[in-house]
Amino acid sequence: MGDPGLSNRSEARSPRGAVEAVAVTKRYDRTEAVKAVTLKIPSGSYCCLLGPSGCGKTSTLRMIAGHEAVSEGDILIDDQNVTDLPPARRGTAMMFQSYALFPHLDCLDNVAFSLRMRGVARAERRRKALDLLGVVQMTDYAARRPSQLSGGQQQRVALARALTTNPDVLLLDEPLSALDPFLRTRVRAELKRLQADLAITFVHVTHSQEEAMALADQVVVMNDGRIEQSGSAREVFNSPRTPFVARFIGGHNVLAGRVESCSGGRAAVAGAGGSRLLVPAGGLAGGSEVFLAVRSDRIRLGEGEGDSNVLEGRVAAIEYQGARVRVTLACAAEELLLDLDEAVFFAGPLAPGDWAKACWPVAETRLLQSL
Ligand SMILES: Nc1ncnc2c1ncn2[C@@H]1O[C@H](COP(=O)(O)OP(=O)(O)OP(=O)(O)O)[C@@H](O)[C@H]1O
Repeated sequence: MGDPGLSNRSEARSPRGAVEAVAVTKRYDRTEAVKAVTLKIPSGSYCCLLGPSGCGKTSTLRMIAGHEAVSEGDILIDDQNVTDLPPARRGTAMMFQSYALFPHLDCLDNVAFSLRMRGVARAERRRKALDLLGVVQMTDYAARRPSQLSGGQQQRVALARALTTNPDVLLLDEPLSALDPFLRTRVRAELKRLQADLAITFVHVTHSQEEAMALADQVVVMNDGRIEQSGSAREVFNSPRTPFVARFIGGHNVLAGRVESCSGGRAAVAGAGGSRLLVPAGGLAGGSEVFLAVRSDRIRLGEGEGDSNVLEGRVAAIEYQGARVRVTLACAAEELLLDLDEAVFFAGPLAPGDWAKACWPVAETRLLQSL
């Protein structure tokens, strides 16, 4: 892909677009939408703000952009405090969910529009707009209007337009939500490639854990205005810190229980239905309430050998998912999800109503923190 070639900002600075939020709070009247969030996003990285509706993702993004005032705290970009700067002076650009393209302008003029607003001469802005359409591989569509484009193509034009200011940080609010699932996967790969090619920071808001895991160098999981966990996709998936993160990221069972005893670096935990599970953990007080997590793809059918946890239950549901089969086992006090390799499942298939035992290594059991 080409270079946007726009040099209204200093090009000597490298790397570009490190974002930092320091104890940032956002209040709307009585709603505290963002609660003292502190976050560092390295320059040139792809960051996804992930969380359920209303958790404060968009408010955080808009405060970074300068479209929303910060109630408390500071926003820094490349170590410069931009908290009180207007959006146009932060080196950021924002791409909206609806793309907000002008229906009466063709692609070229849509991209050139903000250059016109900034007084760039006609020939120059057409050249730059064409450059940017090249970056998103839309040169052939320059003369078409938005209504003559597919959703994915409109999205690319909106991207080109967001890049006209040569931003250090591109802020994307649910950029894929208007696309059908097939196109979403394709366009998401294009976004990732574009980010790597431009070597600027992308901050992308999504409520899809799949999208965040596919794209992000850094996944920031938000819940109720706070960051519950921030790390690489693999870290967050393999080592969820809290029950919320384990449930939201998917692919985990979260089991509640009470510590019976704790010695030799492991604790015995009693579940409400009489189950007894072991977890590698030290220093837990007897009687304390804890949450455990186990990945659904680490559970097998059967008694287990050696150092295993075992739960028994009745098969409540079976879902064929292609490479895997998801079995829901209704145990005494909890439901357990098992993601079984499809060949393994069909070697001895179960039916709803069957009794089955499920087991997993003690070492695969994680102690979660309660916030
Ligand atoms: N302009 C506003 N005035 C009052 N309350 C607001 C305003 N904008 C957002 N809120 C509230 O702040 C909280 C966080 O909203 P925000 O849009 O940041 O969440 P979100 O995680 O992006 O949600 P979604 O995924 O639904 O967009 C919500 O409770 C919301 O109702």
